[in-house]
Amino acid sequence: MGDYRFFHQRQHRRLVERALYLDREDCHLRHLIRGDRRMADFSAAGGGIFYDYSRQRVDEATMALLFELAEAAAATDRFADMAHGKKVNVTENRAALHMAARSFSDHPVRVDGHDIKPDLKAVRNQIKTFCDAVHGGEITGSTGRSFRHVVVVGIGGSYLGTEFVARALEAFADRDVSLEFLSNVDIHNFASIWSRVDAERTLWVVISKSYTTAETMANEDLIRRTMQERRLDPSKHLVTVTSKGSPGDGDAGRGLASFHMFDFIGGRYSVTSAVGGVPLGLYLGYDRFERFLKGAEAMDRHALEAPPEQNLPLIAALLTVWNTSFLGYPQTAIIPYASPLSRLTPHVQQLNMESNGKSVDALGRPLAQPAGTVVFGEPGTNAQHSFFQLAHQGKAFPIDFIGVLNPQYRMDEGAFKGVGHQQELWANLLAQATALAMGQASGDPARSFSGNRPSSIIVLENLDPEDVGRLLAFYEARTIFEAFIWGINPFDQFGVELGKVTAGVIRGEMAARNQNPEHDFDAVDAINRRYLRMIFSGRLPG
Ligand SMILES: O=P(O)(O)OC[C@H]1O[C@](O)(CO)[C@@H](O)[C@@H]1O
Repeated sequence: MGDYRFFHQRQHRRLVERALYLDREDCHLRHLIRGDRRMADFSAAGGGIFYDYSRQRVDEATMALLFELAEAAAATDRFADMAHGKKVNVTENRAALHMAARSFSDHPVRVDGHDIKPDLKAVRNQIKTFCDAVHGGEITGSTGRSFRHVVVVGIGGSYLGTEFVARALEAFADRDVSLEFLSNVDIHNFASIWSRVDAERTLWVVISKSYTTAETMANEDLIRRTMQERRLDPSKHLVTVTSKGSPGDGDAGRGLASFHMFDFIGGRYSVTSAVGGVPLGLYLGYDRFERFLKGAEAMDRHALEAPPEQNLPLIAALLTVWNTSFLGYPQTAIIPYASPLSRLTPHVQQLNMESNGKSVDALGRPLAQPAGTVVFGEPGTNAQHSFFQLAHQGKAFPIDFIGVLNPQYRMDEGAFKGVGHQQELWANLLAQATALAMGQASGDPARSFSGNRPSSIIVLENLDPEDVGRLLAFYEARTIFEAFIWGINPFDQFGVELGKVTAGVIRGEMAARNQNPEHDFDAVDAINRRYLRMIFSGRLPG
């Protein structure tokens, strides 16, 4: 195992000095971005994406130091180790092979001596056969009617990535199948979906790597009971996507089929496995799912092969580390100027925050400061009319703007104020990045803008299945590079366990009260006891 020290001392010290230097007035972005070469020198293209970081608070010397930091952390070596099946998830002794799920090469990838590529290919073939049979009407519900609604039942990594891709590619959904997401245990979530679907024509895709997640299990149970009440056989309306040997594995009476996910693919990295494959194949058609995989594969190749100075996810990761750990911005926003990308931010929120929200390095040693950044965002221009006041005049935060050159829909947009809708959208994107960087002085303090607020622009040529795959893989690789530079393990998530255990104690108290009306919640503290009394009485105190 390599040396996972947080920040290699020499680079760390020099980057701290550089951050102080860049705080000077003559290093304000309005000065840094002057000059014709700024964009050419601070941008790169690769894997089908253009990445412009000319409005980040960096100069050449800073970038050189950041590349040295990446080298000292052996970030690209670790990335290659990961791709080759090394057990980079050191706390769980697992490989992290989401990239193998979308690799179409015959190159073997071995885990404990076993080539996993044929296993992944077999699952892809199983998904294709199943989707074709559903679309062709050979597989139907219990009354013989074809499926028209697919509902994903899953939470966290078993849902968010698929939702992002499905919403991004809604324009391609021509299989006469609707796609819904039942993630929360909140009864409103189930009831509203139930009111929209025709139960007889609904296929529930229950996705859970562990098949023990409380929310998903509660929803699965409710689906079975509600379907039975409608005299529909749940096993003819349900498939599972789960680990081999989990409680949900096997089609023995549980459902129409089981598709395997593997322990070398973590939930938040699993969209390109059966987790995304089954619902997206049903919703968009399997061929489009495969096009999406090929886009992701192209970005993987770029992340693996491009030299550091041209490597988009590595550069983006270095900028995250710079902004977070040296310039001190605790948040970052993702603002796509394309509403089909509206669910990208929630996906990246889990991908990045569940991966990199850590306080110890990969060997368990405390970090000098916690890693990770708070990710949030909304599509533009909506975001401008929501929280951009704070972006311009309140606490500054770095932003990823995302622009698309050719929208999914071509319509006669007319020319309001001389421009079409897509041009208007771009005018706003460029204006925001410019105004945030430049700022504007005014005699009136309430009307003055300090500027010097960093942003990047990610440009996609189109918004087709390949582009969505590229974008997904870009954010995955970026997240992993960030972790390798910080020296942390991005593949475990022990931080979510304490809340689950505590919920178990409170759930136990509720169940005891349901059994015995005299039970008075003795196992919990005084604050939670008051809440439990309130919940059971349905009344506010006092
Ligand atoms: O697929 P499962 O086992 O239901 O887990 C769902 C999600 O819950 C988490 O463990 C965190 O709560 C995620 O990492 C995971 O994606």
